[in-house]
Amino acid sequence: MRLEVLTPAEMSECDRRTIAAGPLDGYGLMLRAGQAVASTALSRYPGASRVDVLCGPGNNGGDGYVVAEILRRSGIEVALFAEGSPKKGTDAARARTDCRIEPRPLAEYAPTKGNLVVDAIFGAGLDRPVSGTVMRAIEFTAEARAPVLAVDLPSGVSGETGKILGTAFSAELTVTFARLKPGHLLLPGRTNCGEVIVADIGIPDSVVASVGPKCFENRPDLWRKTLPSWAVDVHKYSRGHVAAFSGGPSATGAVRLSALAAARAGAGAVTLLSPSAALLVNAAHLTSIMLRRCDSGVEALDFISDRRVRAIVFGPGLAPEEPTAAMLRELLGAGENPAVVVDASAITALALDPEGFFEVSAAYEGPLVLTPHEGEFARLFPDLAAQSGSKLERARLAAQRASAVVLLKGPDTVIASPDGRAAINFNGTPLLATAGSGDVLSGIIAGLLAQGMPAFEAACAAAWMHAEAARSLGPGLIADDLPGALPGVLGNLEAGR
Ligand SMILES: NC(=O)C1=CN([C@@H]2O[C@H](COP(=O)(O)OP(=O)(O)OC[C@H]3O[C@@H](n4cnc5c(N)ncnc54)[C@H](O)[C@@H]3O)[C@@H](O)[C@H]2O)[C@@H](O)CC1
Ligand SMILES: [K+]
Repeated sequence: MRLEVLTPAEMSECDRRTIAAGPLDGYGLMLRAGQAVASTALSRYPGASRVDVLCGPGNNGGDGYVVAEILRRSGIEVALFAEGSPKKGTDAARARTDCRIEPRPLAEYAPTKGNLVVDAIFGAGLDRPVSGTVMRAIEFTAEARAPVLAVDLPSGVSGETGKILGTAFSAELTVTFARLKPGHLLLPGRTNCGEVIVADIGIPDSVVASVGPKCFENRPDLWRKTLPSWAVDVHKYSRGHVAAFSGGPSATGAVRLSALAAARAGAGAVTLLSPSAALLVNAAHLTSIMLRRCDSGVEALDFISDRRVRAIVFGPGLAPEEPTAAMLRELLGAGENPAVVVDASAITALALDPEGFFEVSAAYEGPLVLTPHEGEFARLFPDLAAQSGSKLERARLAAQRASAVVLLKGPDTVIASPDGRAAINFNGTPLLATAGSGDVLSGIIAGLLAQGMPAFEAACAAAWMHAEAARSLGPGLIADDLPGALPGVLGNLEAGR
């Protein structure tokens, strides 16, 4: 499976290198792109006898002229509307010349009920908010509820960021070329794209690889090879021991969800480290999860080194205050180097002195994963949260600054590694918008880390499994149900190896 996600700049570099290597020239690529869109229109809208094709001034418009001509030859009634003319000598100008339909100005476009609309106004070259005639065309189309098939991207969606520049078509279907772009996966653009089809237009995999893309779709093929394998001679400690830090007596539920999820994700043993005051309440709720009194960093460190703890969950239910941040700095500075997942209130606590934490995390030699939602992210990285870049960009910058894998949660979760790799999750579901689901996610990550999975892959795999678990349960799920759904998800992954 081709998992690379290409920025518009990387995509145009792929086009350039493909053309340079031959035999396809730019017009050859454009013909293939137009053919892919036209055949999708014919196969997916077999009843469409009339099609409005809207063309912009660049190569996206060029694709549109190719589509219009193919549909005309297929016996379909095509009305062609153009915004501006392609520059002389360009591939788009050639496509326009080769199209036998005379275009009318876009200002004359009014959608007719029942017509399919092919949006070829702007694609990868969108570089400012849409306005004027294009904006009106988008609004008319939405009012008429005409089905839209977008070429490459719905006009108005930034391929780089997924942001809407001005306004954008809401497509039923988008046909893009070679690989997905961030705008197909990141919100809100993802919603405007509808179903996305990736068409092969003759760009070799070797060319894509030569451009060195570092962003990927988060699918099992990205991390399947690094999943823990359970050897015959496995015993509970070789499957890894997780320690999860409990909050006080009135804040213990969150970490129990993490602990259960870590166990379900395959950790051989999970111990809850509980302050004395919360020991009884935790004891009353635990069965397979072990319990240990722990009132200080020193006691925690003794336990971690004695029991060969490989991964820690630190955050759910803890107080968002300086002692929490201080304990984490103590754990990271002690030289034990277990994998650490920092979540929830611990992230808020670290925001009291971000620089102090970044100094410690830069020196830390173990795997480190931060799992903020947007609110926690804005507390720890206020300048990054305020900048205009994409969610992908923000997560990447944060990962570099924190010297940690950053999993930035949301319906379009992004996972970024300090080495520059990133993945965008696509299987998120609104079912996960329920209290405690984040605690389960941090537990799954820790469970995988304890079994030796590398941090970036463990975070990617956990985000994917978490969503699959929710999907397998369906509406009505609560976070408590998620750990119990993991065996089914793991079983399917195991079957796919
Ligand atoms: N050889 C290639 O590079 C190929 C490109 N392909 C197509 O080419 C597209 C990219 O082509 P281009 O780079 O020409 O870019 P576009 O065709 O997306 O748009 C560029 C043009 O739109 C103008 N523009 C951008 N935003 C605007 C706004 N808000 N309001 C008004 N004008 C605006 C720009 O000034 C420029 O003239 C892809 O999306 C894809 O559809 C395909 O044909 C495959 C091959
Ligand atoms: K388009």
